[in-house]
Amino acid sequence: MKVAKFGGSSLANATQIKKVGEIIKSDPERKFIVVSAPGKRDQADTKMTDLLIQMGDSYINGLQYEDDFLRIMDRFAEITEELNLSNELLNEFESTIKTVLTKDQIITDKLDAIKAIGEDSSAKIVSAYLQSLGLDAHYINPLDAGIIVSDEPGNAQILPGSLAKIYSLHQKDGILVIPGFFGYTEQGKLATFSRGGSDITGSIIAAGVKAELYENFTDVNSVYSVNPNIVENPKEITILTYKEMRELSYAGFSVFHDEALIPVIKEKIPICIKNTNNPDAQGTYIVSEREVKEDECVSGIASDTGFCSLYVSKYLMNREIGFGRKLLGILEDEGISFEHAPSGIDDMSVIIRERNFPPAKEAIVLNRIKEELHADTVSLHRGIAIIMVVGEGLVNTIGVANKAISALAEARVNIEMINQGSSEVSMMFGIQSSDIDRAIKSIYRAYFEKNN
Ligand SMILES: Nc1ncnc2c1ncn2[C@@H]1O[C@H](COP(=O)(O)OP(=O)(O)O)[C@@H](O)[C@H]1O
Ligand SMILES: N[C@@H](CC(=O)OP(=O)(O)O)C(=O)O
Repeated sequence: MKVAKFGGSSLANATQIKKVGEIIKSDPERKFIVVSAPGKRDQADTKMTDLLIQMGDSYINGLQYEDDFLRIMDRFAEITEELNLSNELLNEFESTIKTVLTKDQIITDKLDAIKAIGEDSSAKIVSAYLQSLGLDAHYINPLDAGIIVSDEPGNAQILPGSLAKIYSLHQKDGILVIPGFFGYTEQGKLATFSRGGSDITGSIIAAGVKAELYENFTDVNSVYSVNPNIVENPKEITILTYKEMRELSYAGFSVFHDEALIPVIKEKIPICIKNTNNPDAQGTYIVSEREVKEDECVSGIASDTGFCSLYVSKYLMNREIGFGRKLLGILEDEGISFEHAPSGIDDMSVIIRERNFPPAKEAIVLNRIKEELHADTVSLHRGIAIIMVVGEGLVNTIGVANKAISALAEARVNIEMINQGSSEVSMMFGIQSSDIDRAIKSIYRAYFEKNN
């Protein structure tokens, strides 16, 4: 039995939802269906989740929100009308939005409840549509499904005890359609995962019901070895390990949420990324182990912008017991999480996501490091991008780092930082964000196009 998750691109309009219906109908093993909110219909369009956030922000700030409300209702109406679904659904969505907007609750909880309306409505639409095709489909609320999460609005995490309750979904008959992206806290309050989090719901359900396969339907034939928006027609990847995918999605392969691997890893449930627009294409399998061919040391090259690098130097840092702990302790005190911390003999860089290091905290942190740690130099460099070269074969291949370094030199890109990941499946480079496309194209050529 399979869990099939359909992303926003697969639910963007009625035509897409009809394809989803065909896919579900074509395989009786597809019993657990997880859906996202309607995504973009074209490049210029706005995702339903973004519309909902926009409307919620306006309402909360006492601004005009009615236009967004109408846009949201129009999008739902367009879908339900084209699928010939009852008007009752639309009335239900309208009253849910009004109830959530006016409910007396703290702002972060209200925003989460607003965001979740996209997925919740989508699940009700898909379930009603499947019923209209004669299938025995049922909408299941995440609370009834047993998705119990931590109380972190917009960034919830599944609680370990949830999986046993989810297993009991097997007792329910028919096809179960579950909204992605949110769960409920132990106190019964709705909380969403981070953006793109319907992948996480799919993974939680797959782990909970011990599925034979977690199918993740999107709008590309496979995971490509590099972001297809940067390199045209990149090589398709047929198989990846969980470790490889985790590193690649962390570093920018937005096709699959990096936190969505954790639930399935323990149960060793394979994932298959497939295309709703071309379901016969083989897709990409993500598994616990795979055979590594001798000539294929690199599987993919991912990149992401929006990082900064905090550089600290102090003569004899290597001999000072507890220096690293104290430095990271200052960041902890200021509520700043860090991503990587490569270090030298007398210096250490801490790589932080810019969104986690607001400019207002910059002077405080830099002064504290100077004064409390008596550092010689402290500086912060914003606008950093990271490139992650990932592959299970990396650890046993001679000269693999050299290839990337030469490719960066060829593209005249300055390397700000190199970090050989402790996971042994990745190498990371820090460069200026403005150089990213040039750098990625050159590294891709070096590993995948040049005959060496
Ligand atoms: N390496 C990659 N391989 C495939 N797709 C990628 C990669 N990196 C980024 N993407 C992007 O991810 C998109 C699919 O993810 P997303 O938009 O979240 O889909 P969905 O709406 O199905 O959730 C693709 O259309 C593609 O632009
Ligand atoms: N709709 C949510 C959750 C999600 O997973 O969406 P998508 O499948 O379109 O990435 C978001 O936009 O964040």
